[in-house]
Amino acid sequence: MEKSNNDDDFTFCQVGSLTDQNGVEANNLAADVGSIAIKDESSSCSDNNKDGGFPWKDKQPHQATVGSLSFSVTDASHLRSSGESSREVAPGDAGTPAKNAEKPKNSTRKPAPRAKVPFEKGYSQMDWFKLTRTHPDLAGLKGQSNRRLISMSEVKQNQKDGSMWTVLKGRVYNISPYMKFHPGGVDMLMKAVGKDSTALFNKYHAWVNFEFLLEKCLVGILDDSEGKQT
Ligand code: HEM
Repeated sequence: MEKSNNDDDFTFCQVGSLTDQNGVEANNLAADVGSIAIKDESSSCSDNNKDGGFPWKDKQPHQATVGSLSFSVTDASHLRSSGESSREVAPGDAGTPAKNAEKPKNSTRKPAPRAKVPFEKGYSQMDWFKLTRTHPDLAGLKGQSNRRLISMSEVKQNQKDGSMWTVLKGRVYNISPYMKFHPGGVDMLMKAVGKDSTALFNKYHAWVNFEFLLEKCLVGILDDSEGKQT
């Protein structure tokens, strides 16, 4: 830009010269794509799709036999701008974009339908983390230590209002403040109240890091001596 002698024309000259430098490559590319276009048509009468959706790879020689290159180049430019329609011939991949060319297997590994509940405004996971940072006593400890031992019968007594306790892997949490933030919905989380919900929790999402999510809701440690003695 700084050495422009021809004012605005300079930009166009540069672009032109760059294209010239890469001219050979560009032509090759165009020819390649052109060959795809030709092969897409010809592949319908041959069995050259064996290499998994890239039938043109072993088809280079056909380029010469199919017809004049100039036609193929013209076709290629149209194909490219119409969204890689050459992929449409890939076996088992009709109409899907290039990145999905090897995806047919995935259809068998579809995850189970999820029952995620759309969160109310102000109850996203982000909002939850904000709350955990700003609220002084989410667990409702009122000065008590969250290391104290809690019996199962005490857990059962806390099932209402701001005090809904559950046990997860030997820890007692007050999940009341998390209720509306739970991505699985309030109803699901209510099933955990007043009991040891470890199994239920693992059934739905063993990967969820509850220790981190509920860190500020920790009420205490389950005193399991109660169960062991009987
Ligand atoms: C008690 C502590 C719990 C915490 C901290 C918790 C946390 C979460 C989180 C973070 C998700 C989103 C998971 C994801 O996007 O991958 C989720 C989803 C879900 N949760 Fe929970 N959950 C708890 C308990 C439960 C319980 C007891 C149930 C069932 C009774 C349950 C049922 C579900 C369901 C059905 C979903 C939506 C489906 C899914 O995302 O796969 N959750 N929960």
